[in-house]
Amino acid sequence: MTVVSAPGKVYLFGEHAVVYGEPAVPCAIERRATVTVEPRDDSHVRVEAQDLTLDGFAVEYADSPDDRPDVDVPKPLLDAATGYVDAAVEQAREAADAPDAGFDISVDSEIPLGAGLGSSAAVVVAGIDAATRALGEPLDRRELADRAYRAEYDVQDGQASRADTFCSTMGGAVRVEGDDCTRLDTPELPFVVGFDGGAGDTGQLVAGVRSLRDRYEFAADTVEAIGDIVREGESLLADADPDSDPSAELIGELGELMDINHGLLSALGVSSRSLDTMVWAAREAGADGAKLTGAGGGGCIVALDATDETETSLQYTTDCEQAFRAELATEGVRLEEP
Ligand SMILES: Nc1ncnc2c1ncn2[C@@H]1O[C@H](COP(=O)(O)OP(=O)(O)O)[C@@H](O)[C@H]1O
Ligand SMILES: C[C@@](O)(CCOP(=O)(O)O)CC(=O)O
Ligand SMILES: [Mg+2]
Repeated sequence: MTVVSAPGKVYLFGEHAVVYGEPAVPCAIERRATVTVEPRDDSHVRVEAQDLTLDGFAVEYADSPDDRPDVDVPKPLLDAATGYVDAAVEQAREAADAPDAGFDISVDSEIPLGAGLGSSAAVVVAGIDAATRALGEPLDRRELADRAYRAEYDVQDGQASRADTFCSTMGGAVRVEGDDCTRLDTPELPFVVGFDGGAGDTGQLVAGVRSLRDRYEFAADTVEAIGDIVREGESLLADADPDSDPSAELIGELGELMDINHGLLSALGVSSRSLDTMVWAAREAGADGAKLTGAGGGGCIVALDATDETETSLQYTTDCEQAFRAELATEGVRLEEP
């Protein structure tokens, strides 16, 4: 039995624009997806995903035709739900040169699904790592990140960046621009997350931004302006001492950039009423800045606040189901067992 975990993430800046080659800075957070893999004697794959519900039931499925999940949902919905684990299995088989390898897989995650905290990337990274280790062919981290990216790219119909998967693999704060991925040395930032209990479909939201960008030059300019925010933000981070608490001035300046970043994401149509409500609740509570994180449409916001005010205020905000402080996960993918 091989058990591997990988962290979720928040975007300090740059989601969506990173799909078109602008830079982004995602930061891994201490909420993990854990994948357990046991190789089988036959070539079947059985998946038990207790956090993934369809038609009100936790998903348990196998790939043999007479053993599909016994849930009454349309096939596209089922494919969307099981796609990331299936893609991880395909990448592991290819990497280990074992096209007929079968597995029993179980997924256990602390990361809400489809909420912008990178649950898909964490599941794919941990899944590929666990499956290749179980086959005796462990991958180095660069190859793991690359294969996890290819899995997301396939499931999201060719619309994915390397940001989530690289961040989940390496941990910490990272910078991604096209194929160029690096780890950043940053001070610990006081992230607070608000979750509305909902979800957005990453593939659909990315397709919506792509369509706006294709049709309107000003939407393409908006994507570029998000890139400018990231460049501005990373120069602030580069000047900060990674080993000390960040100064109030730095948090204030990063927060201002986060506020502008949220406005531009909103202009591109990926915010929602509840995300906006949580963003404003955070700002009114004294957060230095707040923005949606990830694909949007519903799910999570991230705010910067060194005090408890934002977390407390979000807990009393009707549109917010859960609020918590998110520590930076300095460790990325991690072997838990054996
Ligand atoms: N615990 C889990 N078990 C099985 N699949 C999961 C789990 N968490 C995430 N996934 C997969 O990831 C998808 C959500 O990914 P996505 O829409 O990119 O949102 P995000 O990455 O922001 O959470 C789910 O539909 C499912 O396919
Ligand atoms: C919108 C995007 O930039 C981030 C998506 O993040 P998430 O899957 O919503 O956590 C897409 C991508 O980078 O692949
Ligand atoms: Mg995702």
